[in-house]
Amino acid sequence: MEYKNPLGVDIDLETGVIPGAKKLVRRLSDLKGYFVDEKAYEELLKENPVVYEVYAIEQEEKDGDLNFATTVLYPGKVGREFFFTKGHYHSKADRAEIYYGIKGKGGMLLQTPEGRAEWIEMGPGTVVYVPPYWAHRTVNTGDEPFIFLAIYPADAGHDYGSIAEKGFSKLVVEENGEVMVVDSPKWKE
Ligand SMILES: O=P(O)(O)OC[C@H]1O[C@](O)(CO)[C@@H](O)[C@@H]1O
Ligand SMILES: [Fe+2]
Repeated sequence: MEYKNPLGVDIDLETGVIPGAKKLVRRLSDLKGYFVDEKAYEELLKENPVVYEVYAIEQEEKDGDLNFATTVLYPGKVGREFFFTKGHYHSKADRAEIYYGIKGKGGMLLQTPEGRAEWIEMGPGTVVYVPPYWAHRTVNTGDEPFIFLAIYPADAGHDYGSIAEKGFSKLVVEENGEVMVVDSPKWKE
């Protein structure tokens, strides 16, 4: 039997950086078609800000193993919509996931394939259980980076297709200074 080596790392709780992790950067240009207000998107694209960064420690895609990653989701809006992660189902759709809030303010939008959506607010210390089959997207509703940890099966994979096409049935927007979860005009069954 070949055993893998255990690993301990300290997440920098101020910046979200995991030493030795693989870093992924997603700019606004990587999120084309994701925001409802296309005019506001094109306008902000001139600056093309970083929307989020991911620091991931990933294993081979094998049944039984675990990956973990922090995400640093920056504050901002496209029109009324707060900055968010792309969001995805798992390629192995029955794989669950755990999120843990580290810093800042935000939440998670979850959705079944039929379009039943749930919104869960998150702050430092919030644990969110993502059940099998639910798509999940995090949203920064604050004015500082929203940082969280995700722990997920190594063989879960990412299925971005249907969210890239139709989005979620709900949008998280600012209305009169309040965070509101409203129906998405883009959603079709
Ligand atoms: O993969 P997305 O939807 O861009 O969101 C990024 C976050 O979600 C994860 O894919 C885990 O669900 C992590 O890699 C990261 O924390
Ligand atoms: Fe996931």
